[in-house]
Amino acid sequence: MSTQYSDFFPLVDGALQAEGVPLQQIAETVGTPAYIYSRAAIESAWNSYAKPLADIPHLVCFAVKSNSNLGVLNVLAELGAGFDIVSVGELERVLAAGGNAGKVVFSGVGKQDHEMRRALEAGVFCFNIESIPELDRLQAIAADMGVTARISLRVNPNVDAQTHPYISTGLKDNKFGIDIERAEEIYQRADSLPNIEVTGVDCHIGSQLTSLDPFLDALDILLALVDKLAAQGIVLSHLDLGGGLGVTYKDEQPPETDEYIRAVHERIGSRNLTLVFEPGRSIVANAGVLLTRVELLKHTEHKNFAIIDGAMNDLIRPALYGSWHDILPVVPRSGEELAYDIVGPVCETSDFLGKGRDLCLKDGDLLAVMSAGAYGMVMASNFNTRGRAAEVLVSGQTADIVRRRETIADQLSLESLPGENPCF
Ligand SMILES: Cc1ncc(COP(=O)(O)O)c(C=O)c1O
Ligand SMILES: N[C@@H](CCCC[NH3+])C(=O)O
Repeated sequence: MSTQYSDFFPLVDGALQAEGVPLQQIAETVGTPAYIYSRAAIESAWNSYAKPLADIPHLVCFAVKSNSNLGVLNVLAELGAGFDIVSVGELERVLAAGGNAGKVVFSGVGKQDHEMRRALEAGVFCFNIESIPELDRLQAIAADMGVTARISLRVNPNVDAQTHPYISTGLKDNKFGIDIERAEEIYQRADSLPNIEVTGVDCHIGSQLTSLDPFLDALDILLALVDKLAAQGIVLSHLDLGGGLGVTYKDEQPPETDEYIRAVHERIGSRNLTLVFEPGRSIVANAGVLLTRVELLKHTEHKNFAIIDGAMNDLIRPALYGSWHDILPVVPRSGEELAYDIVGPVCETSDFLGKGRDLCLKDGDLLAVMSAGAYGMVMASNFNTRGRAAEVLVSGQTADIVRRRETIADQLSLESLPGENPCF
């Protein structure tokens, strides 16, 4: 058995399964492309946080942006998860999935008035504030509603996360967070506002980190700030290190979650701080695959193409970041392998999910694009008027459609001809 297969996506009797369900069977009933998630994989990744944190005051808030499917959120809500949101839409998803608003942190640089109102109404755990205008806006809204808003400041510690530049967020030049040099002054301002309760400090330096050092460098900077503020009478009760822990897509060796948590806990020492984390990718990336079918094989003088029914509109990571995803045949064939570019039908040269993959293929074969559970479906679009894929959650021997395939009628239903719907 290849090492690319996992406990959650095993090869059984020569065919790839999600837990106990053959992917072929799902393709026959639901069609392709489809995202398939494993409940057990989500639970296992969740436990990798929950177990080492069991005896430490903590809150783990799953980053909804990484996978916002209601079925997935429901699995996490049932495990007692908190949630990290960046929009009111994500908040409504969390509530619809059975999540607890009291365990929600509201992140993001551009929260709108109506979003702040709704979050206050729902009673979120705290707002991660990223600028002075945002702080003032929240004060005004909370005052208008006659409530108090709990906040932490998302500071930008100016630490290099050593990851892809597009997903690095903790450097001075990034739009995120409050400059560490200005943090004290802004805490004092926040502390003086009547409808603001300062409760924590927060940072998120980037995503897909494969080393502990940047996390610990950022933590040291946050802890120095926590101590300084305490000396001034501003005593924080939680410290939120954001998300960012990387996963293995190909050959990366990110730290184990418990190693990360142990290192963080050690540095916190005797400080009385609830530890908050906002993991996304490390909970769901390896809990999902994109199931797709080879439409046809095209051989040119220079290249072999496998043209599939999935495309960059379904999974944009390879086109956007040059990301690697393993691509496995659902029923591996024996025979001569050729190096294939795995491409979709979209009219863009960047429409590929993998390049130069050694595979033995025939028209109609099913392929599983692995590690697609995070930043997959959430970043899907209707480019080329392609309907977005179905999503299926597998739990042991059962499979539930947790999002039906989008139809052309779904897409057209939002639009109208000139004259049919005048603005005024
Ligand atoms: C504020 C914030 N928290 C959490 C996350 C989740 O990060 P990851 O999926 O890398 O764990 C992100 C995305 O990078 C983020 O921007
Ligand atoms: N979309 C990115 C991660 C972005 C993280 C957002 N805070 C990815 O697919 O890797």
